[in-house]
Amino acid sequence: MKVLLKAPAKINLSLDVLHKRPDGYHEVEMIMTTIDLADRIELTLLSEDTIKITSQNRFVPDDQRNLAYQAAKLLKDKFQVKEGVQINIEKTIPVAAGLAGGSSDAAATLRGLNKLWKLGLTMDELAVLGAEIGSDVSFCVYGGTALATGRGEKIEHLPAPPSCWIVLAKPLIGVSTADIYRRLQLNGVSHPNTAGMIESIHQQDFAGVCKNVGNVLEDVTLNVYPEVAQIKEQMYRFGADAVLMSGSGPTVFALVQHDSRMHRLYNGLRGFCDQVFAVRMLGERHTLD
Ligand SMILES: C[C@@](CO)(OP(=O)(O)O)[C@H](O)COP(=O)(O)OP(=O)(O)OC[C@H]1O[C@@H](n2ccc(N)nc2=O)[C@H](O)[C@@H]1O
Ligand SMILES: Nc1ncnc2c1ncn2[C@@H]1O[C@H](COP(=O)(O)OP(=O)(O)O)[C@@H](O)[C@H]1O
Repeated sequence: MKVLLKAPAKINLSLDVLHKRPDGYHEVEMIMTTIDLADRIELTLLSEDTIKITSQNRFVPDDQRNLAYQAAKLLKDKFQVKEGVQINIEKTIPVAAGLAGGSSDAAATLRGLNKLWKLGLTMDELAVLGAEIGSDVSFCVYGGTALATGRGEKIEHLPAPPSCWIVLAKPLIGVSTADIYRRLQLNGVSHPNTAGMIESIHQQDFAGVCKNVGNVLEDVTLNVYPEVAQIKEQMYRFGADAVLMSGSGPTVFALVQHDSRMHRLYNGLRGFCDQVFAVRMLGERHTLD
């Protein structure tokens, strides 16, 4: 028996950090949305009691370091599942890119194993379990668009943002989220207007969304990796309506409404950037897998 799932990447339309918590995590306010750039997960039921990971991508760990492995192990231990699973991850989302690829693979694995192992859990229960794997996993269980608070695991659903193209560019570096959070100094940072972003989404106001994009981690990553700032400049030069780094980076995304400008951006960036994609936002929560 097999289950096939789509594990989409996310971008952070805004990312604010309020303070560092006693447990070492940071209290955040993030507007997240899933985009049509996705890994494919194939789950195959095994009669023996093992979890096997395979992937065509050499940067994806094939052992307990893999977040999809951790998702399977969590369900196995919590619900004393005796069957096993082979998890094949066909990777499209760049690794360590600020796009939550590993978290989305873990979330898809939770959704898929819920069916394969007939656990009967609700999406909300899966999202709570996801938080044990990583801060972004709860959001990825649902997908769509949401305000994420706490350390990222408290989810309030939002409508789809106004439609536009997302052009993503990732330089040839990987960024450690823990390292970027460690370097963050909150004194004097300029905070994004989260309420303004939520209002713009409700009003379907594209100009308002563009005006309110902001990420307090951006300057931290830009200081360590100046190539990220160069990509931002190029995106503005090629006519982006708004430009922002996603998560802890290094991927930068541009919002652009007109097809012709999307083509100009995409072609212009391909000249000097490792990975470039032009995709739509998915907007809606996962309904079917
Ligand atoms: C920055 C964001 C924005 O969406 O995404 P990415 O850049 O990773 O995609 C997330 O907050 C990342 O979420 P995720 O990658 O799941 O983080 P976790 O595995 O839970 O944590 C990795 C490390 O980041 C730091 N961390 C993470 C979340 C948080 N709210 N405060 C933190 O300080 C901690 O040092 C933690 O040990
Ligand atoms: N399924 C997975 N896909 C990609 N990376 C994974 C996966 N599981 C664990 N990892 C590890 O997680 C780290 C962060 O990867 P990823 O989730 O792609 O980035 P980000 O946290 O920036 O969104 C990588 O260094 C990688 O080794």
